[in-house]
Amino acid sequence: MRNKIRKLFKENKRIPPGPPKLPIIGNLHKIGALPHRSLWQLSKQYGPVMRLQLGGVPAVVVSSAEAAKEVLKIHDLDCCSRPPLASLGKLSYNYLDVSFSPYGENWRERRKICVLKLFSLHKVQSFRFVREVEIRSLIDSLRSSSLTETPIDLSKRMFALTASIIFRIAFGKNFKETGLDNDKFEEMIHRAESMLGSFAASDFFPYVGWIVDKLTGLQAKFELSFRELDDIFERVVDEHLNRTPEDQEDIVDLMLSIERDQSKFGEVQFNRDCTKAILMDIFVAGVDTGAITLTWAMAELAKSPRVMRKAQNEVRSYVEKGELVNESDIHQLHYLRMVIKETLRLHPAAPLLLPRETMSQFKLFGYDVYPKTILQVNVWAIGRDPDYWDKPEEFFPERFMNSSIDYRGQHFELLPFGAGRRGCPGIHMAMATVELTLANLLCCFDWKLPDGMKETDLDMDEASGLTTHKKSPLKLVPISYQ
Ligand code: HEM
Repeated sequence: MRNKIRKLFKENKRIPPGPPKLPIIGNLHKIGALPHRSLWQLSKQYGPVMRLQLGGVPAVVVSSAEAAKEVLKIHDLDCCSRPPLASLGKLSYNYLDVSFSPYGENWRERRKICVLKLFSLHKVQSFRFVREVEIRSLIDSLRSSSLTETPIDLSKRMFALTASIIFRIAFGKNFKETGLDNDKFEEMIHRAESMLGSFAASDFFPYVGWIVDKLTGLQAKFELSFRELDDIFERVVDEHLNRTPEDQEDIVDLMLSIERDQSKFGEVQFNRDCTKAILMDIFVAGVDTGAITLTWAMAELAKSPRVMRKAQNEVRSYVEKGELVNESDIHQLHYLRMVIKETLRLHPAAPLLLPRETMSQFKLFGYDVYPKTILQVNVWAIGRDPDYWDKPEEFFPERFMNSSIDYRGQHFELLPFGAGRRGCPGIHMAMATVELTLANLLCCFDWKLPDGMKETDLDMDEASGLTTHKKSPLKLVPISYQ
């Protein structure tokens, strides 16, 4: 390795700065339970473009808006592949999905299907009734709980809501109709997520790592997690094969019609495994991320009664007492949308986005980056960078007043959905649910902390994993406002 570095210097190459490495493991020991936080600390010492060595694999971590713009806009094509990690391969039916597939013709065609057919603005609007029905059912159930003034576990309720909405959009039926139990399904999704966030030796130690993964039982865990979700998809797809044309068209119907009508998708094959792989994307990428965002928003509001009151006053000024907010009201709710932006700034559900892999050599801030380097963009750190954000740790939605900064991938200081070719294609679907749910939670209830608890007692710790869950469940008491 030393010879290689000497050779690079001789050839006048500049590699990004980074911490000293240990033999074999490189810098793996520097990555703690909350990688976005440990990488943030390291970036303070080594800068916004930092090199790490993860076992046998080189990595670059980007931690400023300017550097993120370079990789996600200027060099987007150089860095828009995904690394072939063991967990990603397993969950994606060997890279037949969109999220984890390497860049190429197959990925491009499948992404086109998602953007144009499955998650387009038009499609999202066509599922408006699903969101309205599921949110109404949540509000009704919270109204019953409010009679006894007992604290409810909002983290769990938000997961159940986003899962029900995605179930009905994808499968045409909700949890209960599918015969699944909310808690069990939540465990399945969390197992799949922790699989994605887990350290597989085969990813970082070529040739020998797979032996370690077999011995530690990791391979078997991956298999189990994949099987339990695959069983659900298999069953639902089979049921859809016998549906009548009168049934409301859902995402599985759409994908089955794409399977049947291959000619519309050129040379690229779209088969049953592609359908199930995209379902995996929808469930792994689409359920928890929305629930996480809603839980953090409610936690921040519970901690900040001034902001809670202001957001409630706004929502209630547009809606008759006792009524629900509907989607056509949302565009008027400017403060509510600022609250959501502020939540996404401080608590992006995927703090390091999804890992990317470089495909060619390019210069980044004057440093040379080589092909097959893992690239992580620390959007969590960028959201707290004092160079862009005044008092960054403070939850202060007013910072977005008279500001054009938005989260759709054009402003690199706020990137909760990523940007560029690999940016989140589910953004319309996600925001439709988050906005309508939050508006109704604020419209229909006042929220109290459980007895004896003060705002300062609310802990805001994050659990470890690929996504930033709130570590302890958020428990609040709903008081009905009607
Ligand atoms: C608040 C909710 C959500 C957040 C914060 C979120 C965030 C993200 C992020 C950060 C990425 C990676 C972007 C990158 O690597 O640059 C991503 C990718 C993706 N998301 Fe979302 N997402 C959300 C909801 C959804 C929903 C509801 C769906 C679909 C139903 C979805 C589908 C996807 C897919 C398929 C990808 C992979 C794109 C690709 O690699 O080409 N997401 N999302």
